[in-house]
Amino acid sequence: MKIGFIGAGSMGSLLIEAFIQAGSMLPEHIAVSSRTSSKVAKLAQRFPGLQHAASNAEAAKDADLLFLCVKPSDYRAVLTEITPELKARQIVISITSPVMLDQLEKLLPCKIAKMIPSVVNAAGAGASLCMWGSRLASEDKSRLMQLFSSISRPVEIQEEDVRAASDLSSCGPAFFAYLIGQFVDAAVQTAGMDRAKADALASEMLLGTARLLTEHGLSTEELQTKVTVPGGITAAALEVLRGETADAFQKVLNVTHEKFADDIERVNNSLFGPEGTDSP
Ligand SMILES: NC(=O)C1=CN([C@@H]2O[C@H](COP(=O)(O)OP(=O)(O)OC[C@H]3O[C@@H](n4cnc5c(N)ncnc54)[C@H](O)[C@@H]3O)[C@@H](O)[C@H]2O)C=CC1
Ligand SMILES: O=C(O)[C@@H]1CCC=N1
Repeated sequence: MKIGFIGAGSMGSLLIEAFIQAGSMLPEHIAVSSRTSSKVAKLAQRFPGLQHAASNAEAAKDADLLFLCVKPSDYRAVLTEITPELKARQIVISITSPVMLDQLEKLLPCKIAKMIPSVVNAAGAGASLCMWGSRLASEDKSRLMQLFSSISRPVEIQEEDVRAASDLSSCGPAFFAYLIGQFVDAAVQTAGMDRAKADALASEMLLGTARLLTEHGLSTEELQTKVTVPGGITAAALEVLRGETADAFQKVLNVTHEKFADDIERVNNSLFGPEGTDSP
């Protein structure tokens, strides 16, 4: 068994650590290459047995699973290096939204999956989004679902939904961390509360809210109704919040979708040239 990772940045390192901690990967089965070799050295030191691959080609060679954890703009360089090493039985897993399954199938001679993780997978929580290339057998899909279920809840989606799904699942932690920060700032400013205590209260509240929505199956409306006594404090405050944020998330998704369309065009140009004819 060999599992290759290309890119040991934020998500590459997070996935390696999460899979090892979950016991679903052994360090001695993992080979990692990255442009910044100190990041790989740190992982190798932390997880004895993990191999520091000298090149992307070496990480790819004979890997049963090969994770591509680089940014979209780095795909062309990486694909050029790994293509000669890849064989039909190998599975390449791309973790970035604007690189499309059919583009990878055109350029690589192996099986392709697109799996979008989330930083919350580091806590063994949250979803991972699964999209399948046409060459994967049903055993391959089951194997990937099982692997990702060790660190997350894998959810199969259509590739055309990837942006909105990634917004919810992968960008969401940043959005809600921001909102919690604003909430805490207001508590500190209004009441002079101790910040550490306010942080702890808000974080525990968020965790409990998430558990009610998931484990207890409450809807977001039911949860609001449970807290809101008619004519009470929460009702008055929710009125303000609804007014202030009415179209905030619509605007957020408009921006992510605009940026996504730009990224798709940029990736397509970098992989196939402006006329869509070059190969890397
Ligand atoms: N940060 C997040 O929450 C999530 C990120 N993603 C996707 O994961 C991908 C990686 O994101 P991050 O890990 O946050 O970025 P990052 O910048 O932290 O990591 C990228 C790594 O790739 C390495 N790299 C760049 N070019 C390379 C090359 N030619 N060969 C080998 N290594 C190379 C860099 O040295 C860097 O360590 C992105 O496409 C992003 O969209 C997906 C889900 C969530
Ligand atoms: O590829 C993506 O869309 C992910 C979601 C968060 C950051 N990158």
